[in-house]
Amino acid sequence: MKNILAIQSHVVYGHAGNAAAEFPMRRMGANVWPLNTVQFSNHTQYGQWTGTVMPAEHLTDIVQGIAAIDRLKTCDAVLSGYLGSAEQGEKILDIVQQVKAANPDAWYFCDPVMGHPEKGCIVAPGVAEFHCQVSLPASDIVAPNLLELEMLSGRTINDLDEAIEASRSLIDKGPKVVLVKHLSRAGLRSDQFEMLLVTKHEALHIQRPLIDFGVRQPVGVGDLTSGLLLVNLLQGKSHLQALEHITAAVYGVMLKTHSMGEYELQLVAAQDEIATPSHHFRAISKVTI
Ligand SMILES: Nc1ncnc2c1ncn2[C@@H]1O[C@H](COP(=O)(O)OP(=O)(O)O)[C@@H](O)[C@H]1O
Ligand SMILES: Cc1ncc(COP(=O)(O)O)c(C=O)c1O
Ligand SMILES: [Mg+2]
Repeated sequence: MKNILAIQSHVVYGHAGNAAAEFPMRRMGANVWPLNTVQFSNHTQYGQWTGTVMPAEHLTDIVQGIAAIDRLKTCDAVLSGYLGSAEQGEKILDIVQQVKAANPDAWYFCDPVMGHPEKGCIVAPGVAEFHCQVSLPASDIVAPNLLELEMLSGRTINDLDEAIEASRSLIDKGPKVVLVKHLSRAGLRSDQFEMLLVTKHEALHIQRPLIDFGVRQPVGVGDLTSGLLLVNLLQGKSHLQALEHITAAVYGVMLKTHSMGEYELQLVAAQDEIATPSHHFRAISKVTI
């Protein structure tokens, strides 16, 4: 059984951050240690919320407690996502070092969640800079969306080739695997949801149909996708198998959410789709060097 220290947001109502990833990762058979960077009433794309950003020291304090009972050595991966402040980022990097000292085989999976003004995703000042300068070189796996890939690489990306090149420029700085979560305008087709999984020597492309949610697209999809990729890879799946599984699983969740007429992801209702998806999509190798 793999153990994942998952450091990201928690929302009490609905699904984003740990509230989007924790149950699906457990449903896949992983142990999750949720450590919340914020506790908000709901995700920020409602435009209003209540709650608290945890003091950065809170993260260190909790991990100290786990170290004190000598369990840190059993941690197989640190996953980080939505941060409440840039100061939290610095503490997470200390935690990653501490976990790797206790278990040299542990991975750091960074979902570099940045603000997205158009979508209404609000993230604290300094977080985007933190990811560009600090978390990227420290990560083993990074899972940006298109905007985040542009920020991390300092490039404008218009098509698949440019997305692969930008991903490789990240790989030159540290991570071994880059998952581009939604190619959107840089993809091949406007009616498809497309992802890329890039390593130094491979580039896998996959697509699934976009579902029409109108203007209110569900939030937490990226957090769900990242969590599922991490579990697949920890469980020893190949990059191709992992990419195909997460594509089908997330599609199943989106279809269920749409058919129930809901805005929040219907993770409990769609749990069997997460474990054993009923659709299948094939990943295609784009470049092999
Ligand atoms: N099959 C689908 N049909 C319609 N929208 C989708 C589908 N899958 C994902 N989405 C939407 O695509 C977006 C994915 O966002 P993206 O920017 O790639 O990552 P993140 O969720 O990390 O911000 C979300 O708004 C999500 O609701
Ligand atoms: C509190 C919180 N956590 C996480 C996210 C990230 O969600 P996504 O998976 O859509 O990137 C958001 C997006 O608005 C958010 O408000
Ligand atoms: Mg995201």
